[in-house]
Amino acid sequence: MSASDRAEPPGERPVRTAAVIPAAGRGVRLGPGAPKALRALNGTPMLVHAVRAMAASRAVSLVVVVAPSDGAAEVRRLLDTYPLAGTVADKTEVLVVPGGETRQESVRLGLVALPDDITVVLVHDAARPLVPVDVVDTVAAVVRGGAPAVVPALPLADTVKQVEPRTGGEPEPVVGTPERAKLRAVQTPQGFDRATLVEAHERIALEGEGATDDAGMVERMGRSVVVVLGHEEAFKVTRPLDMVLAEAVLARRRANDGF
Ligand SMILES: Nc1ccn([C@@H]2O[C@H](COP(=O)(O)OP(=O)(O)OP(=O)(O)O)[C@@H](O)[C@H]2O)c(=O)n1
Ligand SMILES: C[C@](O)(CO)[C@H](O)COP(=O)(O)O
Repeated sequence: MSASDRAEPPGERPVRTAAVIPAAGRGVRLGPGAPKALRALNGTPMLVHAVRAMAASRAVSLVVVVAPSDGAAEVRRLLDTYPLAGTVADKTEVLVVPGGETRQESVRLGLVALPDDITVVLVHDAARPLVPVDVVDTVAAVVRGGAPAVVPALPLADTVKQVEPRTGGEPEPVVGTPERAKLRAVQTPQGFDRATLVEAHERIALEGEGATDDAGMVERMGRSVVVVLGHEEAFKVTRPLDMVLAEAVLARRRANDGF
């Protein structure tokens, strides 16, 4: 057990936290090139930034990277090349496993690789490389405090319309305007009691229904999910402009604190 792990009453299982990083996506919306997680931000692959972000948290003692299915060996070599920068990173072990066809399947394969003593799991997109450590710590702490599922999220800046989707640029009829004050834009890492997340993946896979985030599966089981405050810098690199924003955030960090 690492020094960061919570002291438990005698006879109770210690809490040990792992981060699963799904990194097996192609990055189609980013445009042609290497798989998204391997593209460089400020000269360092996006995935390395994401692993460092998880390893920077005292709570995280294991990171499982879910690599493109044909690229696990390359990802292993890459991670061995880049040291885990950060004061507490040397307590963190990093495993690499091959991913699947969908994000959901990649996360499931990451869960399968977890050792038995892991009790808390954070699931974090490689595509959110700049999440501040405070967000990681908060999510982990709220799960460790007893919440089965915790999601970082932000209030919306835009008004949202529900539409009847049309293809080919046709105007889309609006069917409603949800009350913005009650909406949140969801980020990662999402944190879970391990047993809850594993059960959610097993049940949703059996039902054959996809989900765009892990907490959504837990919600469908009728379990409690809570939101904590996310961070602007935990945005997802999805389209080309997001790369520009990520480089700008890194430049500002360098200027501010020599990161
Ligand atoms: N089969 C997949 C698909 C996605 N992901 C991961 O899930 C995260 C969120 O997915 P997204 O940002 O949508 O990435 P891509 O699927 O790569 O993007 P796109 O849809 O543009 O191809 C990313 O870290 C991505 O690598 C994954 O591990 N396995
Ligand atoms: C998990 C997620 O990042 C939460 O916002 C998001 O749902 C992933 O969606 P994507 O379409 O796979 O990028």
